[in-house]
Parts: sequence; C-alpha cells; structure tokens
Amino acid sequence: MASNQHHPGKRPDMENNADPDPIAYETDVYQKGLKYQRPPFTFKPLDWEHLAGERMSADSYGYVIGSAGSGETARKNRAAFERWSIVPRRLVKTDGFPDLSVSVLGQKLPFPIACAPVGVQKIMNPDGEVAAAAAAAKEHVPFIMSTASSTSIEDVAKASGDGTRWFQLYWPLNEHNDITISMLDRAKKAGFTALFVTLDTYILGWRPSDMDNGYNPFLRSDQVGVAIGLTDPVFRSHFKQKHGKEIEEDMNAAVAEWTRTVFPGRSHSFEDVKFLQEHWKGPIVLKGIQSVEDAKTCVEIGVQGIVVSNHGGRQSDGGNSSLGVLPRIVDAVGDKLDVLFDSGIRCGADIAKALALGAKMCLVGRPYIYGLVLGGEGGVSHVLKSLLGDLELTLHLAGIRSSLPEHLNRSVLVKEDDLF
Ligand SMILES: Cc1cc2nc3c(=O)[nH]c(=O)nc-3n(C[C@H](O)[C@H](O)[C@H](O)COP(=O)(O)O)c2cc1C
Ligand SMILES: O=C(O)C(=O)c1ccccc1
Repeated sequence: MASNQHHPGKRPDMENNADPDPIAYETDVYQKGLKYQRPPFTFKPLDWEHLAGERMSADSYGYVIGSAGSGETARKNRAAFERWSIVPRRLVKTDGFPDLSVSVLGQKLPFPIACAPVGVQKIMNPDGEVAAAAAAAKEHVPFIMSTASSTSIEDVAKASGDGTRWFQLYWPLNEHNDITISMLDRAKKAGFTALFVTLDTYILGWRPSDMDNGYNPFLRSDQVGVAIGLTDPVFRSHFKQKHGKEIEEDMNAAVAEWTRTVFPGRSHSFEDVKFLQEHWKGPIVLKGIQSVEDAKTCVEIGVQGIVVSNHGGRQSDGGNSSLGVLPRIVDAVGDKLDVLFDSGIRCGADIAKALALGAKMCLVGRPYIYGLVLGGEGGVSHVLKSLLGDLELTLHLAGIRSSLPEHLNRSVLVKEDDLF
C-alpha cells in the first residue's frame, strides 16, 4: 500500500519515473502529437459514451448508460454542473501547476478522484476488473471494488498490486451475517483498506431500457457479477448444506441464491451499521446519502465518511441532482466526516466544481467504464489521465493553486443564474 503514498509537492510519477503525469500527458500530446503520440481514443469527454456504444451490444450498452424511470434524476445530475460557473482570477502568482493532492479517510493521496464501484465489468471488456484495477493503480487513483464484480476479491487485489483499493459492500441481510463477515475478512486480508457500504441498491431500480431488453447482468450465461459469491467459502458451504450439492453442479441455482443474498429487497437500519463497525477495522463510508438528515445520522453513528450520490440516477426517478444537495450536506457535516461525491462527473471542470462545493474527493463512474470498453487497461488510464490533466489545467488557468479547500472553495464559483 505504502508505495503509492506520495510526498507533498512531489508527484508520484517523479518518484518512480513511470508514465507521464497528467501535465506531461497534456504537453506530450500538444508538443509531440504530430510526431508520435496519438491517444488511444479521443480526448473529448462527452464523446466517450457514444463511442463505447458502438463497441457494445445494445443490451449491455443500455445497462451501462441506463437510468431509472424517465431519466429525470440522471438529467438533473448533469444539468446541475452548468448552474455553477468557475470565475477565473488573474495575476495570481502560481508556482506552476496546482497541487491536486488530498487527505481523505486518514490517507494522503495524490489526486482527488477514485474509480467508483461498478459491477459486472466483464460485460465491458473480457479483462474486466483486472484491467480497471491495474490502470487505477498505475494512475495512482484508488479503485473501489464492487460486490457485484466479475472477478474475485483476491484476483482484483493481485491486479491492483500496491495501489490503493477500497471494498464496496452490497450488504446481505442479518440472517446472512456470516457471509458478510466472510466478505469483509477476505477484503481485509487482500489489502482493501476502506469499506464503502452502498445504501441505495438493496433492490435494482425501475430501469426501462433493461426491462425492454429483458436484460439482467446476473442472468447471463457467463456468470458475470457473481464471482465473489462463487468463490466465497461460507456461501459455498451454505449452498451445499441447503441444496445437497456443489455450486458447480447447479450454477443457475447458485447465481439466483447469491443474487438474493446481496440484493435482498429489504434494507438495513442505521443501528445495523454497528455490526459492520465491529467487524471492519478501518474507515467505513456510507454511499448513497442525499439528505442532510441522513448525513447527520451518519455523524451520530460515527462513520468516517459518506458519498453524496444517487447512483448516477440509476435507482430513483424524479430525484434531485446529487450536486444540488452537496453544499447543504457539506455545511451540516463537512467538518465532522469526509464528504465524497459522485453522480454526473464527466470532465475536469465537474470535479473542480464538486470540490469547490466541499467534496473531499469525486468518484468517477461511467467515464472509466467507457474507457474500459474502448481500450481495456490503457483505455481506463487514458480516461483517468484525461480527467486529471483537464482538472489540473482548469484550476491552473483559473488561478487556483491547489485542490485543497483553502484554495478551491465556494469563493471561486458563481451561480450562473445570479449573473442575469
Ligand atoms: C454499470 C454500472 C454499474 C454499477 N455498479 C455499482 C455497484 O456494483 N456498486 C455500487 O455501489 N455502485 C454501482 N454503480 C454506481 C456507481 O458507483 C456510481 O455511483 C455512479 O456510476 C456515479 O455516477 P456516474 O456514472 O454519472 O459517474 C454502478 C454504476 C454503473 C453505471
Ligand atoms: O447496475 C447498478 O447500478 C448496480 O449497482 C449493479 C447491480 C447489479 C449488478 C451490477 C451492478
């Protein structure tokens, strides 16, 4: 783990002479582009989605881009970013490129983004999570592994090497606590240092495109999304006890059983978090918070962080934008726990705005998945480097010296509506 910690003022890439950092990536392209370096695919962040669509089957693509109901929440997620504008300041004497490092969950990290937990990555690329986790480690970006991964905990850990990795839990109901403990133990042993508990998906949302296609990633014949269950000793032994046979003898039943275990259709309560606190030694982050009231309860129960997220608009229709509720949640709890953010991030300026509104870090969801579709490990690297290079220049040209709150805060923003 320690080797991707970096020293303040020194970039990780300077330490190990690895690939170029975001700045070098950008200057490489400008200065040497005509000579030798071509990106694996476009730098235009809003083109990644439709390019990925050209490479995917209609049902897989529909699954990734899809959102709940009429798509209102997802549209609002995106629209919210343009309601805030970054006001550049001039003749600010900067020391060169801004420092993007952050302190989050008790750890100093070089960049303020992480790969959001995204399940079933083998439908995006046969290398799935292995490619994505390797790219994240290479780019010094934490990788959050999903419970619905198509690769086992241990194999993702191997691919992630000395990169920072966090584990996302889809939380079985209390009668399956031994399975929860088994997942947590495996994650801990495999070097996952923080636990992200997703609260908004104890059942999948109303997703018209998937229903039109009759598409459920779990029901595919290639068993994507259930690797953690199929490799879990406690789940396996329960299955054998109940059905009198091994998982391999009745894959359909095993997949159905695991799906019911991690998407039980009933939710937990705040009191239940205590159980996780007893069995996970390390930071716990609750993902899917959208209200000030819930954020305050998170403080009361003593978790280390929250992700202000509406799951990219995939779970509930008719909801608010995630960015819209961020400032009031930061005002209520931002000094008591780490507030992370996701839902709608597509470019560097989006990251800058969420950080300015008080998020410590942004999780990037669909964009890195499009990178995975378009270029496997190299594609994910390209997306992460593009986002970071774009963020870096956005701050630099606005006269903002770093992504720390003393430099990047609400004073750099104006509401576009207030200008008229
Ligand atoms: C295809 C797909 C699968 C996802 N799977 C998970 C998951 O397994 N666990 C989870 O907590 N969130 C999951 N999410 C939600 C992301 O973690 C994140 O909240 C969301 O993608 C952020 O919005 P964005 O895509 O606009 O960046 C998934 C999102 C997508 C697009
Ligand atoms: O699709 C999702 O948003 C999600 O969280 C999920 C659900 C099941 C399998 C994989 C991902």
